[in-house]
Amino acid sequence: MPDSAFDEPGDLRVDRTPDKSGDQQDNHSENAHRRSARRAALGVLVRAFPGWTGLLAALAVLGGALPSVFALLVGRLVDLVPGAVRGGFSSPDGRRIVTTLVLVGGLLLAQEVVRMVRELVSNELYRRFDEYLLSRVMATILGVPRLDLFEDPVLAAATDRAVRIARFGPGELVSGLSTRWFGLAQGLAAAAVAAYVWPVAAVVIAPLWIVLGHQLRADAFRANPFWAEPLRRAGYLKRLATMPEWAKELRIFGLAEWLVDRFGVEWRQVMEQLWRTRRVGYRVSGTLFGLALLANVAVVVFVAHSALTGGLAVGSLAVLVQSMFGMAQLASQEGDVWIENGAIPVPDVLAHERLAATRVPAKVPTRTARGLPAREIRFEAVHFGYPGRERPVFTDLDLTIEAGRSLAVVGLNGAGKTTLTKLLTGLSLPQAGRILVDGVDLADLDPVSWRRSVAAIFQDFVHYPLPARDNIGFGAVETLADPDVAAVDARVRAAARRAGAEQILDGLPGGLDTYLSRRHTGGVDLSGGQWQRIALARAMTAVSAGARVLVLDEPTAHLDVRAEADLYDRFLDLTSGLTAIVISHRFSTVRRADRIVVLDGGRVVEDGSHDELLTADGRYAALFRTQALRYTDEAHTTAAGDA
Ligand SMILES: Nc1ncnc2c1ncn2[C@@H]1O[C@H](COP(=O)(O)OP(=O)(O)OP(=O)(O)O)[C@@H](O)[C@H]1O
Repeated sequence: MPDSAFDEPGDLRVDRTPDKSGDQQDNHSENAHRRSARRAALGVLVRAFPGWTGLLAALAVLGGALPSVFALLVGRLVDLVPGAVRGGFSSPDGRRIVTTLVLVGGLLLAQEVVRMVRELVSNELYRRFDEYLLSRVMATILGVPRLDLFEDPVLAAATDRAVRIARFGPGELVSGLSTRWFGLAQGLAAAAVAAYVWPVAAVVIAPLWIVLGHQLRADAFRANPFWAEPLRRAGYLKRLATMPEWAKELRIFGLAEWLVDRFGVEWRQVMEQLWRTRRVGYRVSGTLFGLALLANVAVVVFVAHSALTGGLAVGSLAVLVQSMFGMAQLASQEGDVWIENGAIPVPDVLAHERLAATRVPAKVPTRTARGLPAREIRFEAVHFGYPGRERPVFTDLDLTIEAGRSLAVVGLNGAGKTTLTKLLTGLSLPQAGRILVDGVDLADLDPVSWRRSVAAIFQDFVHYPLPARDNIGFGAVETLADPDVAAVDARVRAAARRAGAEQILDGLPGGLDTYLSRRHTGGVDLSGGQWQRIALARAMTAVSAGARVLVLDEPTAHLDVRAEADLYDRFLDLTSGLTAIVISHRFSTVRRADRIVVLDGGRVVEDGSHDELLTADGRYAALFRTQALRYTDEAHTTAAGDA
């Protein structure tokens, strides 16, 4: 089990309990929240796995009851010993002792068997529940066809909270319940046995342990350092020191010592805060514990006196003393942390599902996009803004993209170029206006079929830490399932050739099976430019599989001058017969396009070919000249340096 308190900083509990000053009202609502989370989690568990949960509960109850049966048998043995000593094993008491010893042996065996089976069932249910709930979260996220769950701030926060369930694994709930049910059954069975021998003992002691258990649980949650701000900071520092992303900069700037010192400071604050809070609750718990101890001592003295004066059989004394140990289980905290870890995120998962359901269209359009666009894609008075952002990106965007030709989109940072591609690919929906594909509203086309018609490589394309074959084949994932492996590889290589990535593949030690990540044995890391070609090859796979629209968002951003020139040379080949939309800040890429539009202020402000726009001497021409001048300057400087 992970060290729950310190394993993952910035835990979900932080969001819910922003200011925990030990205030009573806060504690009440926090406890109520935890109770309802536990109920919700148990509800989900029982509904999903009624049989397994029932079996686990039965085994816990059985396992918890057996020690009390053992106590009764020991009591019986104690009572029989004097008679057996007097009359020998052949006497009635002697025979009873033998029978009882056989029962004790059988019981010990049964106890071990029940323990092992309970562990097996608990482990199995742990894994099943883990898989069940994590799959549910994944299905919810992947079930929303657009990007709402990541772009709408309210939904994004709910998504963040829901995915945190993966940190501890919801299966911990099962381990916790198994332990807790076992302890509870053990305590209650012991109380029942104590009540059978001397009811007063059970009535006095059992409630005290129950109240103490309740109090200790409340203390533990009050003193839970999850909410402590210093813990979040310490956790961040820990990640900073240990994750590869930051390794370079930390070393370059010599931040190691600072990091260790800072971590120590934050950690000490966490511990101080923890103990300050703990001291408050532990006074009450300490008093209750003292009372419980006193009650136990009083009962022992009383029953011992009764046994010595003949008022109570010695065997009953033995049973009672054992059951007093058993009753202490009623205050046990074992399993609580696991229950919390597993249960607390469950309401977040359920809330996320409810929110996500509002973003799943009730009726998915079924009209196929196959063969589209043959004529054009037309943006008609499109209005689009991101949720939570005051200013819309597009207010009244009109743009017609001719099918089978290439269009470059130019504009300053934040002009809306990437947003345009998200609208075009159907990942975002316009809030007003329409996008028509050969006259058909994009909203009326089957989204899956439309996405098959579009091959897009975004600026932040994915570096899959998977074999090269997958990285390229994902452009048409269904083709990877082809049993003819040679044909799959031939397709992958053809796509790579088209994207200029063939040499990269040739250099891979394990061919197409090579993992593109050093974290795998035999894997390799690629440079930014090499990754970009692999991503381009992925798009080419989609094109070979029938995509008719190619969207390239900054395809040359990571390429060196030679690679950029190479792409420039093959641009016509790459885009031939396709409706290509290219976004780039590099004019060497842009000028190759049949047509160029300049975006500004949410609209198209210039539109034409490279030459036309230069002649028009507007914004495009100014941007082009600025860049050209820089290159010329660089060329001069280099030439001068060479000389
Ligand atoms: N997920 C998002 N949530 C909120 N606002 C966003 C989001 N993505 C982009 N924006 C905002 O929308 C505007 C347009 O962004 P977009 O990424 O489309 O611009 P861009 O022209 O592609 O910029 P760049 O040249 O820097 O890539 C910007 O103001 C940006 O801050």
